[in-house]
Amino acid sequence: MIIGLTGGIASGKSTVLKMLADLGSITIDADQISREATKKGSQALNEIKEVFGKEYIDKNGKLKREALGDEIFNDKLAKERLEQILHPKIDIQMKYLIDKYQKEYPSKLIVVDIPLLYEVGKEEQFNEVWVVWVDFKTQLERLMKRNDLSYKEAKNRVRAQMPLDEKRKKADRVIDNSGSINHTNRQVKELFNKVSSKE
Ligand SMILES: CC(C)(COP(=O)(O)OP(=O)(O)OC[C@H]1O[C@@H](n2cnc3c(N)ncnc32)[C@H](O)[C@@H]1O)[C@@H](O)C(=O)NCCC(=O)NCCS
Ligand SMILES: Nc1ncnc2c1ncn2[C@@H]1O[C@H](COP(=O)(O)OP(=O)(O)OP(=O)(O)O)[C@@H](O)[C@H]1O
Repeated sequence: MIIGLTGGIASGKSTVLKMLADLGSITIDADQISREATKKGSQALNEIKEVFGKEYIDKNGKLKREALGDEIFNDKLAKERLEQILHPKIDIQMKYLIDKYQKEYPSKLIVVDIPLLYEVGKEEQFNEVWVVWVDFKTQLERLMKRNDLSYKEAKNRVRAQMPLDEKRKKADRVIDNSGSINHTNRQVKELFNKVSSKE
């Protein structure tokens, strides 16, 4: 069974993905794939340099992620340009890993963390979609704290995505991560046991 795990920025997807890995699921992380695709010397990094300029590459040849984030979360066209470069590459690697893990671990639950699952219309690729939901205020607070952002910067990032309440309505299952880590852990265990017993 393949689960698509999604949510909003800083809603707790990575936290939940780690819990599911600890329970024995096989996990795939689209942000991680994206980071690998843009590593030093990669084709994607060259394309980013051509489109956005060399000021986004540091003196060691690495992508300046924070600077590029500031650019794309404040400019819709820039965000689309970056996605045109990266999404096809992320897609290929994600499909490759899903296929590989399905063959290697046919009886395991495979969970794919994709932040933009609904924005890019990928729900058909999964047996179920789980949304990690958090209330707007908590989301902003956690994002400001984690990324050291101002209220305005954090709000811009949240607004660059489909509203979490909309994603919650579309979801097959919802994990409420507004409370404590323990509260989330209990929900994740319950869901994991439920879907594992169905297989
Ligand atoms: C802009 C970049 C360089 C910022 O890097 P940074 O290390 O600060 O953030 P990271 O990659 O860990 O992403 C953090 C979160 O930002 C949000 N986010 C990232 N890209 C996007 C996007 N294109 N649109 C909306 N939200 C996004 C997601 O919730 C993601 O989980 C990076 O996010 C990126 O290359 N984005 C484009 C690729 C993409 O669309 N990734 C989304 C997953 S497929
Ligand atoms: N239940 C919780 N209570 C307190 N803090 C939390 C909780 N869940 C997550 N966090 C914290 O909130 C921040 C965002 O969580 P996490 O990184 O898991 O979100 P994410 O959805 O993967 O983010 P992104 O979309 O940016 O990759 C992190 O700093 C994390 O430690």
